[in-house]
Amino acid sequence: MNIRALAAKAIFDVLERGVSLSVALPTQQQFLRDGKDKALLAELCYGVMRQLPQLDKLVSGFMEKPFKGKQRVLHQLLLIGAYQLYFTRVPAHAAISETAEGCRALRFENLVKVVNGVLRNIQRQHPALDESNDTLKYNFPAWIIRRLKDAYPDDWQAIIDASHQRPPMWLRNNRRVQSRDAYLGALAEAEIAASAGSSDDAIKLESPTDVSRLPGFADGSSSVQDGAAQWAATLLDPQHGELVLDACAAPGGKSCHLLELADIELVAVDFDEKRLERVSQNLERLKLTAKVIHGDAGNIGSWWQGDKFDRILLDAPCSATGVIRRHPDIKWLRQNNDIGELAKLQQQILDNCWQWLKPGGTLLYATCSVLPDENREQIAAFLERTPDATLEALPQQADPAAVGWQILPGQDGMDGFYYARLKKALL
Ligand SMILES: C[S@@+](CC[C@H](N)C(=O)[O-])C[C@H]1O[C@@H](n2cnc3c(N)ncnc32)[C@H](O)[C@@H]1O
Repeated sequence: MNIRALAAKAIFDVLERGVSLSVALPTQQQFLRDGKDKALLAELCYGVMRQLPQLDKLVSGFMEKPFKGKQRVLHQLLLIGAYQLYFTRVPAHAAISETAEGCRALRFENLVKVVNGVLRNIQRQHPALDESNDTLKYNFPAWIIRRLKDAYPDDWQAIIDASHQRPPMWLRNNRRVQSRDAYLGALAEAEIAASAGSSDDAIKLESPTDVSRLPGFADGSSSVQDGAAQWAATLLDPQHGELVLDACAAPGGKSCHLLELADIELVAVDFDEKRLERVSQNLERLKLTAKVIHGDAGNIGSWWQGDKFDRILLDAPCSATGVIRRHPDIKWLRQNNDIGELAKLQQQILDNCWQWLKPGGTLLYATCSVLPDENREQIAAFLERTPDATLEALPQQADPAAVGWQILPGQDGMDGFYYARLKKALL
């Protein structure tokens, strides 16, 4: 199996078919056995997604006419070739010959010479990468740059910079199995360098590692979850015996954390049946139980006839602009128009969840977005139209008067996230 050809197919699926990289990459990785080969495949795909505008411009400048139709995958192959020449330590001759071989593996034998020739020319001339506009300079779509500039006049460049960094790997200690200190000790014994994060169960690894190396992972001693995402369960603060709804639960990271924190009755709902399977798998590995339901959180009455909930976690569908460092394909899959649509969907789900919250209950609204439309403006509008809702300031907020807690990507090593804790009046 030619790794460059597999990478070209994965990138083709993302850019031409709108498939997310978290689906397209494993689809191609399954053809590889060796861990190192899998890692190289991932590096090539992630790298191209990070640097796409500049690589696109570079490659297009060396083509007489662009590849079209079925041959389009060769354009993606050239992006991979150019990425290796500019951003990796792969020796140039190996990068070129392996990529040209990829052309053969993709069954375009008649175009091997073209691919080879374009890459040789790029290597020979090695022009500086174009930075003549913001999209090229920052390798970000213009519409996200515009929105970031509006929302963060002082920080937008730092947010973009953080979104290009390779994120650390975070673990959530399962406090039902051992204390965090005990798990840090077990990690040290396994020679895995790690340190405690700011929330109670969080552990940050010095460098990412395969989960098979983590002590007791298969038996549920820990889970992989970003430090920012781990604040969700802590901030919702479930209490023993309560009825709790996780309204957008899949793949279940936060559901499991809620169940690790307290003996609650948890209803875990998601609209996506396929993703719900992951909730059940995660519950099983951690030996936890919840009612897992396939349903619409915007219409809870259609699948729930039980009591109202003591607490609700609404980890809403969002633009995911806070996690671009983990999912760089988001930059090319999302469109500007999606933001308004997402904000409407979030509003609908939030209003419906509120109806199902007991008086005196708590709802935690969360997104992995950095855009105000989905975060502080969404919550400010909700508070305007909902007289029985009050916003609780969170101790973690730098500005106690801010509407919610916005974590920016890279802050304390965490993903970009947003939290707003809302309390329902007693009567
Ligand atoms: C941010 S993800 C949730 C991540 C999850 N809470 C976790 O920690 O693993 C958002 C989820 O919302 C789900 N979703 C979108 N629209 C929905 C709806 N109307 N009702 C229920 N779930 C929905 C998506 O399928 C997706 O799984």
